[in-house]
Amino acid sequence: MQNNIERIHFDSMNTCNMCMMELENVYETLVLSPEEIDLLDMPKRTFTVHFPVHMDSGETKMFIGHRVQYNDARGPTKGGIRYHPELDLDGLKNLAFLMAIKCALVNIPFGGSKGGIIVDTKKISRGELERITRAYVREVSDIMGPFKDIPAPDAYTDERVMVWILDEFERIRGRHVPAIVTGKPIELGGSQVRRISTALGGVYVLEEALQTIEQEMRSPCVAIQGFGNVGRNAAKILHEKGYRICAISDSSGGIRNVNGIDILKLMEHKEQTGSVLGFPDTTEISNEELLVSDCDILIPAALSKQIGKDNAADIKAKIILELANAPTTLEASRLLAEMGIMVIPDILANAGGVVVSYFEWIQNLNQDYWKEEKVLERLKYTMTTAFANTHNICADEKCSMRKAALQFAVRSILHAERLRGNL
Ligand SMILES: NC(=O)C1=CN([C@@H]2O[C@H](COP(=O)(O)OP(=O)(O)OC[C@H]3O[C@@H](n4cnc5c(N)ncnc54)[C@H](O)[C@@H]3O)[C@@H](O)[C@H]2O)C=CC1
Ligand SMILES: O=C(O)CCC(=O)C(=O)O
Repeated sequence: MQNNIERIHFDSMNTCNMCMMELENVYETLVLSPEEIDLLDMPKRTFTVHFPVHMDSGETKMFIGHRVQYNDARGPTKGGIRYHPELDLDGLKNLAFLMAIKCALVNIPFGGSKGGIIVDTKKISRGELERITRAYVREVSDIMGPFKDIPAPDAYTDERVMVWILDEFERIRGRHVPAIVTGKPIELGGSQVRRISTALGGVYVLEEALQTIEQEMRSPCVAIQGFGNVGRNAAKILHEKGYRICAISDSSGGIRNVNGIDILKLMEHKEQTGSVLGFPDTTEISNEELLVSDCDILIPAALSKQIGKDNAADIKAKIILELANAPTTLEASRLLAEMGIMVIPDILANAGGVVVSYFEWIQNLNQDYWKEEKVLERLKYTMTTAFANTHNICADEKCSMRKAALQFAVRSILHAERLRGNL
């Protein structure tokens, strides 16, 4: 696709190639102009910061952090903070783009962003983690704010990290600003349900999807990759609803039992040993084996690019619920569609996290806190409405859910840009 602006310098610098490839799937249906394509192909802002932190050993180490603000036409940018040794700016641009798309799909008034630090949290102490987090906040605080850009948890960050972000930001501003970050503990302005909302939102759309398929599944067998915030809570909710969790994994590997794994006991085991491995009455499998194991529902809930062209053809699940962000490559997505596997895409499946983050932000701004029932009811309504909007487009256009969701969201973002006079 030929774009209409001078790109020679921008090209290698800022274009999001993964986003462009994904958007190409909907260009034809949406009949976009070159200006619209230009606007969508590139993040609005990217920041990279390089900062020193005193380590426990007495040495000073330099760290690199990023924040990408992809699009803010629909509202302040919103997106998680990820800590990972292989974090890269291109991947973050794609994740920030997915946030903008996700917020538009579930119709919450936010744009999309994502950020993080290149660090292996398994190799640093709690004190080092806190100093690294606070130093990052000092570097990016100017571009953050409750009406600018609002961070939240993502892989390898949690409530504790959100509290340090809150505290450091409030020290810099010299006043309380609870709406600066979401995913906080309830005692410090967090929302009811946020801890489990990504998983619960995914379960709501999964159950909507199950009602649309002809084949009835009795006690479906579920394989879940990842046993962190999202994977663990999805396993717990589904287990309590009577699904059989037949396989589950974390970064150390996976376990399998076709008769179902007792998730509450597994949570205790992981707490005590630090891993899912060695859980009684299960056989060990690798993460690769888990993805292609016999199951009805496969839930990637760990990292990106887990399902690619090399393993997609071997997948046996009938439904894939993408709770991780970007767990499937575009090539694999096409292959899975040809195989007739229903993929509930990340932008819909894991949107429950940012939906309850939005509720948390509203509660913080109003200083008025909601009961659990209200959060649950509004989460369910938001997720099932987004599912219905996506499913209606799928039915009309006979396309994948990913393509349908993307179309809906791109239309909404471009409409906001047009209303602002940017197009
Ligand atoms: N926390 C949230 O609210 C949201 C998270 N997500 C996405 O969900 C995914 C998981 O995030 P969290 O659960 O929050 O992170 P987490 O840090 O709590 O857990 C990550 C899990 O992935 C496992 N893992 C890491 N590498 C692995 C590998 N190679 N194979 C198998 N498992 C591996 C870890 O052992 C851990 O169990 C990420 O893709 C994240 O972007 C999406 C929306 C919201
Ligand atoms: O809760 C949020 O604001 C963002 C969560 C997130 O990073 C995601 O949905 O990928």
